[in-house]
Amino acid sequence: MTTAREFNFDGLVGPSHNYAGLSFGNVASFNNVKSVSNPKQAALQGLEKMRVLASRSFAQALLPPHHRPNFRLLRNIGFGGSDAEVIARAHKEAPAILACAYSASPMWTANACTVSPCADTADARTHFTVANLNNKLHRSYEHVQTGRTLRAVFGDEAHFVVHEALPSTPAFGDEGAANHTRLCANHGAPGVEMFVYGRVEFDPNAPAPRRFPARQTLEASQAVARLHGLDGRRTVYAQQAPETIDCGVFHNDVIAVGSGNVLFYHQNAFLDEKSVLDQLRQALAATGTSLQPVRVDAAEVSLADAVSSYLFNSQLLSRPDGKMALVVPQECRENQAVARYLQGLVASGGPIDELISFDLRQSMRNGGGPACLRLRVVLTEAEAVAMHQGVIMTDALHARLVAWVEKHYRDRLAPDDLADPALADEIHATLDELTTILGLPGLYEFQR
Ligand SMILES: N=C(N)NCCC[C@H](NC(=O)CCC(=O)O)C(=O)O
Repeated sequence: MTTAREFNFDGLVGPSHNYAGLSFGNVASFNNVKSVSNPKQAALQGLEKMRVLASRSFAQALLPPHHRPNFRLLRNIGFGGSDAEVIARAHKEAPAILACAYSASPMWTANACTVSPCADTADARTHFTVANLNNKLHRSYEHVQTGRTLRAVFGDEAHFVVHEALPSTPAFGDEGAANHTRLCANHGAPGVEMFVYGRVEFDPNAPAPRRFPARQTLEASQAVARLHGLDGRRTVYAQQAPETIDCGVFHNDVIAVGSGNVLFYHQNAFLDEKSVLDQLRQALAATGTSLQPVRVDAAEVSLADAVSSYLFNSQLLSRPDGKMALVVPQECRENQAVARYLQGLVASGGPIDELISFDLRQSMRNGGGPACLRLRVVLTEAEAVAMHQGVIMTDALHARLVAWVEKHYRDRLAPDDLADPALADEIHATLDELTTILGLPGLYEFQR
């Protein structure tokens, strides 16, 4: 059996991080609309998480931010002239769309793509399908730069395949790894891939949420599994409980997280909990391991507390000693019910015996916790060598990036600041320098 490690690729927060209330169905994004953000602090909080986890010998890398504002979007909808004129007109006539063009949402790399490691795929290469994110305007263009970035980092076609995003239409709503969980005996062994969806386009009788949108469809999940050449015996489709979506659980990673053979989830996560567990058990048995469910009852942690603390938007990291650490946002320590639950969890003698918490408040205020900020990519040793090395987190890279953030990022961004043409110029220069730091020349369209 091949040995493999799980790399976490965190999204480096971009210089235009702001609160524009763009994500209907994401409670935090809506509640913080038009508040003042601090992009510098946001980026430093994210870098600190990367530094600490790398220092603990967890394999850590990053994906760079996207260029903002997204002039392609603004020009596509009729704003013309010089860049400064485009911004001025958009600000006057469609400020909400200018905010979309400025969103730093690519920081949540759990939504960048879905990844199937080589142990699971028919051609024994690692497959990526870029997510179309078509449910929200501000995220619907991300696939263009995400595809380019993934090809720059995982360009070696002997090992990697990067698929284009699925057709950008509601039938194929795809939000990437946030709705995908891989369970296995160990990272290098063949695994079970679970796809969680919120609605079915071509079954009018299938249950669906009423209040908030379901962003992921079954049809999209099936298409990704097909593209990746997954084995049907080790692929599970599970429907998210529609009521949880209506309570603000806009991605499955807000209510469940799995790693190794452990599935940590809330009682209300799935439409049919028993069937999901049965399918996982059966599929995992064929890989020589058994499922370890860690179920959180609503009586212990209510759905509302789970959503506000982001308990399940945590990272489950396997340590060499076989136990797991749970990486949670600081909000979990501040919520009494959740803090009490977590104390019991680590003392229970179960698979999770350590908590690591981070202050990620800037991202959390837009509905992005530790798990949203990272994309998991399981890589064999050969693959880890074949990928671009400049994005791997080291002390030296961390120090360079902190200095770069300190030099370029603003510590305050209010909604009207997006109209300032100097902001666009700043971001241009900032990202140009970043590509030198990361050794990724020509990463952005403006550099070609
Ligand atoms: N759960 C995962 N994996 N990702 C969280 C993504 C948060 C993101 N928020 C935003 O896009 C808010 C942007 C704003 O309102 O300015 C979203 O809703 O898509």
